[in-house]
Amino acid sequence: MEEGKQVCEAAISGDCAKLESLISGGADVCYFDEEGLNPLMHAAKNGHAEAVKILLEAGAPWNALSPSNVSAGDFAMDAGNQEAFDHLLNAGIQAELVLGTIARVEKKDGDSKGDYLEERVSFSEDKLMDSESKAVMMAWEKPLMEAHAKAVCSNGGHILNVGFGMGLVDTAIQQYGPVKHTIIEAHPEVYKRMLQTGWGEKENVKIVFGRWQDVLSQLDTYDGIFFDTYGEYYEDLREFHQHLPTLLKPTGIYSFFNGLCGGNAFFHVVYCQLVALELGRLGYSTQYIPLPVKDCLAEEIWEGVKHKYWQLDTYYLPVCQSAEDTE
Ligand SMILES: C[S@@+](CC[C@H](N)C(=O)[O-])C[C@H]1O[C@@H](n2cnc3c(N)ncnc32)[C@H](O)[C@@H]1O
Repeated sequence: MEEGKQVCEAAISGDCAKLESLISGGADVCYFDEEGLNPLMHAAKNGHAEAVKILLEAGAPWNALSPSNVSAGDFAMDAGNQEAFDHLLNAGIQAELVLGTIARVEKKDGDSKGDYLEERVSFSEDKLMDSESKAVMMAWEKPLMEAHAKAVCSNGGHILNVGFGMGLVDTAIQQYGPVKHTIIEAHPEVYKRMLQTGWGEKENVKIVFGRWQDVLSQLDTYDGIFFDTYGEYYEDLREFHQHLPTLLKPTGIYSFFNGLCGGNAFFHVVYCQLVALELGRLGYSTQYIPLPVKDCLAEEIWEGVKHKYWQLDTYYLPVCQSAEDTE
């Protein structure tokens, strides 16, 4: 029998001695069988935590996907095997921490992704789309935006929102009557629409037009901050977080749109943990509030939308505050 197949069989049966001897003989741990599954997926699916550990240590990729987009972590979750799940989660977090470091080094060579801000956008009642028919914002998120607004407005005072989009979160923030409400928006057409719809005339609203990266010097300190931009990467969110100690008052509350890896349940868990870990290093504790969203997501809402950016049944709303304040 082919060596790759033997590794899969050892993973299925959880035969760790066999697995180790095959690995030390140079067998390929990245082998995919005819079902499109690799040894790590088989070990996770069959609940063999020790085999998962051995395979990860031998270099099996934590984030490989089956033909139906299922990862080893998803298999471990479905099998309810906490130990296997934890091995995969740790491997994912460690790998992404290292990859993030590499990406930051590469970014120094000048990676600016400004395309979206120069393209046309189109507005309709239920969505805001970019020029490639990807959704910038969709109306199904309204209940989520209302929940974010509630969280960041819970201390009242001065609220900052980064990214206006369809104005859903800002409309909800206004309902809490904040003393001041600052909105940063970078897209010229979205900004124009804000002015056309009267946002420039609201007494407690200050609009700052520009990329948040370019307008930091115009900002104040805030009791609540919400962040939801478009066309940016995890690295940009992470970079924004580095400014939180300057922007957020010590008792302030921060939240962000948590669309991280919204197409895969396990990758989403990895990124939720990663962001909480990185915020923790900045002195913030993060609590995730689960909100069921299955009922907001009828298949028809994605008609005409190129990328289905959210496919999970539960949304985890992050609420971050100074770790000292929560002790
Ligand atoms: C997903 S939408 C925000 C949706 C909003 N939360 C709502 O409730 O409707 C993202 C918005 O961020 C804006 N944006 C993108 N990059 C930005 C940046 N670097 N600085 C400020 N705004 C940005 C986009 O033009 C877009 O209007």
